[in-house]
Amino acid sequence: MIDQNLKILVTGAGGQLGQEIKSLSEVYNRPNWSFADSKALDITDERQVKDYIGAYTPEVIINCAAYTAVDAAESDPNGAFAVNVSGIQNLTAYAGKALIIHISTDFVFDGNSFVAYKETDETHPIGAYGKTKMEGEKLLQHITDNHIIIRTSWLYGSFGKNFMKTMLHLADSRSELSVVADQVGTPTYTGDLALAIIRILEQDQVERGIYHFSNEGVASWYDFAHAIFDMAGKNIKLIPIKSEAYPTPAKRPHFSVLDKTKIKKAIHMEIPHWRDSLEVALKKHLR
Ligand SMILES: NC(=O)C1=CN([C@@H]2O[C@H](COP(=O)(O)OP(=O)(O)OC[C@H]3O[C@@H](n4cnc5c(N)ncnc54)[C@H](OP(=O)(O)O)[C@@H]3O)[C@@H](O)[C@H]2O)C=CC1
Ligand SMILES: Cc1cn([C@H]2C[C@H](O)[C@@H](COP(=O)(O)OP(=O)(O)O[C@H]3O[C@@H](C)C(=O)[C@@H](O)[C@H]3O)O2)c(=O)[nH]c1=O
Repeated sequence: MIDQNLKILVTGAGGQLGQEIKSLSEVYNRPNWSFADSKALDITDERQVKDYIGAYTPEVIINCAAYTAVDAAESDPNGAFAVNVSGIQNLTAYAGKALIIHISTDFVFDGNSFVAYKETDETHPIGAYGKTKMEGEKLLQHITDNHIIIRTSWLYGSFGKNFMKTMLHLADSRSELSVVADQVGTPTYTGDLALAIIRILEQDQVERGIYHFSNEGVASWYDFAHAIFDMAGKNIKLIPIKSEAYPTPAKRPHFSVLDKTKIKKAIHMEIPHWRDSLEVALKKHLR
């Protein structure tokens, strides 16, 4: 059980993870949460951060606010820096003794590994988004010990924009689709990540530091798309391609599977395989 009196602020509450946490908090009947979308709280605006945190005085801040447009970040690195780095500076400046649970990404790695990345592995992002996310992590680690950084990957669910929803949308207008098969990682259902965050809050004292969380298993984007179409009953010709055949402004890591051993031990959670979670997510989304 989470202490009912614990005051929890969720930033970026209008995004896919923020909305998922909100919907889960309603199921769990948690009254003492404050959900701030970017209109209610712009984390790049120091004054707003000071006033909001000053008025609410949270004991936990779950930072779901981020600049997540991977391609746009290449031509707008300052925009990405403002949210993903300066935003953290602002939050930590007024957080006081609050625990900061910050969400980060598999894109802090370069993808040259052949084995699942551990929390202690060296970061070396290959794009502007990943670079700002890495800088945000480092800043947070430098400023306060009272943090939990959760690196996750390939988030999807019913809320906001994501690959699953893009594929379902494209299936309505296209008879065939090419999807990259040489970028390998693990899709993560926002419902599972939100639950893991609730588990962290329920434990008395989860050790501070970095944790990796994704669903279990390994997939390419092609595999993921294939499973989406299979499970959703969409009849579309899917063609596996190399990354070079789908040029994008940002380079993506070829391998970004995360090792989840540490978080599974810390919160005693069995993590579902990505295929099982995709089935759950699609059932919920398409009902
Ligand atoms: N999406 C993914 O595949 C993955 C995401 N992550 C990380 O998980 C976290 C959550 O991501 P996700 O929910 O998918 O992202 P979304 O893009 O769905 O949500 C991010 C939210 O942050 C808000 N935001 C942007 N700028 C600001 C700002 N200046 N102040 C306050 N809020 C702001 C956005 O609001 P608005 O739309 O109004 O600008 C949006 O609602 C992020 O840290 C992301 O880096 C990690 C791995 C994979
Ligand atoms: C739409 C589409 C994408 N793709 C490719 C492009 C890309 O390599 C891959 C995924 O595309 P997307 O642009 O949806 O996803 P992308 O923005 O790369 O997703 C990333 O977002 C950030 C925020 C993260 O932190 C990462 O973990 C990861 O989830 O699929 C195709 O091959 N065919 C298609 O039709």
